[in-house]
Amino acid sequence: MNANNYVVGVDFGTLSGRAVVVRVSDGAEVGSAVHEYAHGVIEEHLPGSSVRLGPDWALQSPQDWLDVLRFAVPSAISAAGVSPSQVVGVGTDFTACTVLPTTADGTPLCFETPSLPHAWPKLWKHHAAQAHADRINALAASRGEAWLPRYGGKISSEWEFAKGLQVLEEDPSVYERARRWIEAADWIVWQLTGVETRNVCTAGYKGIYQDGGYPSAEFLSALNPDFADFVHKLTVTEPSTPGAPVLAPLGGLAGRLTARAAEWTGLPEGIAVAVGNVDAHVTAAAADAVRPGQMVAIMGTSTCHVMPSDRLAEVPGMCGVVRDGIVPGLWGYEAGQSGVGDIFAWFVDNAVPSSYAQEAKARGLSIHEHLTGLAAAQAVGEHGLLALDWHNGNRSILVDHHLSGVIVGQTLATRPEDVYRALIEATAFGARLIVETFERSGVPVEEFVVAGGLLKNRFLMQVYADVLRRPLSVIGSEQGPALGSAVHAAVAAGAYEDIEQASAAMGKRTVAAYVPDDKAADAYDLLYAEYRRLHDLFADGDILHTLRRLRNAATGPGRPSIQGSEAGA
Ligand SMILES: Nc1ncnc2c1ncn2[C@@H]1O[C@H](COP(=O)(O)OP(=O)(O)O)[C@@H](O)[C@H]1O
Ligand SMILES: O=C(CO)[C@@H](O)[C@@H](O)COP(=O)(O)O
Repeated sequence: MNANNYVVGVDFGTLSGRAVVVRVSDGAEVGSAVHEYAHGVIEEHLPGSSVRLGPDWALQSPQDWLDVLRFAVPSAISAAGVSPSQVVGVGTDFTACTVLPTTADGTPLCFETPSLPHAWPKLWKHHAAQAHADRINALAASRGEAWLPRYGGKISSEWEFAKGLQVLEEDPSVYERARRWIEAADWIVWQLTGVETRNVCTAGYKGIYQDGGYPSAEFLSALNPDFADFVHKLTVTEPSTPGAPVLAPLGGLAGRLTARAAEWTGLPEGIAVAVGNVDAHVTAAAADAVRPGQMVAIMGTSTCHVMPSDRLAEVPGMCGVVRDGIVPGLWGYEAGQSGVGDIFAWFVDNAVPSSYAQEAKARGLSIHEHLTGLAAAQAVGEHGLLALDWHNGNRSILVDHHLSGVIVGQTLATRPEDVYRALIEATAFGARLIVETFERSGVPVEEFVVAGGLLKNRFLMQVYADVLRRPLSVIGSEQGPALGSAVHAAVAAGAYEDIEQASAAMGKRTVAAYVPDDKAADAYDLLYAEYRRLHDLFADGDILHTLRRLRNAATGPGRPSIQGSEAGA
């Protein structure tokens, strides 16, 4: 193994893109850079336009993604102090399902018609297609579609089919012009190589690709006759077998860096480009956790739980089980919580008095660090609160993105740090319910490995160890997805035989970095029992869906407006 060879991993997260330069021989990260998306998450109105977006919309700009290639990659190479000629491959990963309509040559439709909301990429957290997902689930259940149990009995509004059906029914002109409906994970590889691919991971977890195919045209037509051709927008086919979808395997060589992409990135034209991947699933390789029973929780804006397994089982409320979905040769399970870091961000941005921010600044702490310090000083249960971590819907195990958050137990004495701690605990309880659901379904969770931006919160990590009553292993990188993409790049470049070998050489984790404290764990068991009762009380959505309907009616076109003196009456 040439110790002077490097690979570059590029992780496209929700708020920014991160590039890491990694030594092929041992996975040492020698340089990195971050590029914040200029448009961030587009939720209110289209960029440079007064066109307002509806509730639960979340879009992103393809130009922001291209800017990551143009700025973060060269900066990472510069920070690494290595010559670009030493770089033998590049790998990428993306949030998913982040999906966009394009022309046949991959041009995003929003570049052509920027004033049409449906022409823009729909970010993974776009939850405005829940009604479409409900229809897909109801029809699939009534017809006994074989693929439905592979997704725990429900497909998500976050995924390709619900979002595609929403475009068809809300803007048929965009649907008609879209020759491709493509995950950003595959679109960015297309930009780097000029080769259009569909990776097995997003196809399986987000595109309902199971047992060699997509849902039938007959099923799609029953949803909407004009939806029958949708699969053609998803599919890359071999010329020899027209119509048969061809998926690209993880760790495979998608193509080679084009001259245009070489100019963007400063990397050598012709180097290997790995098949695209999802930010969560690629992280398993970075943690050297690609064996059956190793659950990796990528904890950031959201949390994704990914786990290889040698057994196929129906696990209620999972995000999916896909053959070869994490590593070739094994089943790959995914579960998730669609709001974790985002919930903490919402709270500090909207519900904390400025005095806390001033105190944090005076102490040289972030507001998260300051609130965490105050919260950590409490005994378990001292705040008297309990929360449901559904502020961005529930991904597992209820798969309902029209659920919303719940906090009970507040009194006139409740302080911001009390609520902040209750929110942290609620996300831990949600994770425990996911782990218990796997184990009850016969899929053992042998090791719980943590990655992602929330690693920096040591108190939060200890809460998870106590609530889960199991040790937490911790990935040895602050850029897990980017390192994972670099591992895949090394395989694509031919430096390793397969992902397992590359992961063993380049991935890293500390086993049992956190161990449960029995006294705290006992106290959390009592709170968790109440969490399960609160969970089951609100799970059917009866109250929370009603609140959403009332909210949407109040903010809709015919909303009553109270002006002037009446407003304060
Ligand atoms: N000290 C902290 N404790 C808890 N949450 C934090 C802390 N610092 C940042 N966050 C949250 O972490 C999330 C960002 O996670 P990160 O993994 O960096 O991004 P991404 O999810 O885009 O990959 C944000 O939602 C932010 O609110
Ligand atoms: O859903 C998945 C993966 O399946 C994630 O890409 C999505 O939740 C976004 O993750 P982040 O929290 O932005 O890292």
